[in-house]
Amino acid sequence: AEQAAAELARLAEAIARADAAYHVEDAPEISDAAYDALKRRNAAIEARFPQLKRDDSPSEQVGAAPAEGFGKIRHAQRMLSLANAFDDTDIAEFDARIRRFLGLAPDAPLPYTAEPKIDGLSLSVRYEGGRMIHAATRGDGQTGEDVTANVRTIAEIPHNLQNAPELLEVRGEIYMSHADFAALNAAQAEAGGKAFANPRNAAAGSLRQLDPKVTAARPLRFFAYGWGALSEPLAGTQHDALERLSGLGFPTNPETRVCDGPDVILALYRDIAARRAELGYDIDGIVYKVDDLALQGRLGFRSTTPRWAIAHKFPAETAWTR
Ligand SMILES: Cc1ccc2cc(C(N)=O)cc(O)c2n1
Repeated sequence: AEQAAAELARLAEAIARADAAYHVEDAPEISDAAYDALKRRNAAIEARFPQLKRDDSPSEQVGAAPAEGFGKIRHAQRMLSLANAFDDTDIAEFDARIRRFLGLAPDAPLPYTAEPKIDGLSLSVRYEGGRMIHAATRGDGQTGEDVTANVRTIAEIPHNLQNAPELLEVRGEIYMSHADFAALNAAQAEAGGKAFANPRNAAAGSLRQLDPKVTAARPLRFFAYGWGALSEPLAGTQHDALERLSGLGFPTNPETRVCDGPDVILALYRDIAARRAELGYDIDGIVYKVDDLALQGRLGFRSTTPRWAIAHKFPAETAWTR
């Protein structure tokens, strides 16, 4: 058990260092696969020795503390990460767990909304009376960095909304397309600047600038995938809510589909995996969410992830360093 405690200490330190490099310097030190392996090892030891779980256990952390220099914004509702699934069995178990929790028969209808998991950085934008109030990164899930001035320079994110709920927090992913990433790195090389390792780092490094004029010169894009605080429901289902966000002027991912059951889900997963290189932007999996929002409400959240959602990851790509 003392070896287990020592390994948990080493893992906590390695994961915290990797988080800091990834979330604070936007220049990660280890690959996605290595990072996922550390997290899985940590979870396995905690499962075997629950009494050894550390107060600073990486399984309870989301993201990293906001960086210095930015104002801080406390999210009205925590921005959570997603539990990961790696193979078909994980998906079958995800579906079965939800049916058990809801007391649904194995063959009862239970549609999911599926969408590509964009490999960017999450953002929350608050609107009151249809006007943008502030925008914040996820940070540690509870407190994010105030990037409002930077987000005002992103063309795809509207400043004002028509027919919006009185209070609306839109959540989505900031990303950079492959074409824009290549052009940016070419310009960086031209100007003797440093090249970005991959589109995610380029997007994060461009958004998390203390000078909004730098962000304004960078080709950032946005896909809305959800919401935080609301003064009224957007719709009765995840899919209709995304349609509503699209109608309000937010880009939503065109690959989004409602899937009636695990076999449809897996067919979509394989279809998008086959087209991954042609999408024009980096994705690292498919996100599935229980489509019915009343059921999402009943399922609720675990400490850091929703019970009603999971990310089905692709094998880590070797094309970019992380
Ligand atoms: C609830 C939640 C949390 C993080 C997410 C992240 C993504 C993403 N990276 O595309 C998509 C989603 O639908 C998400 N949904």
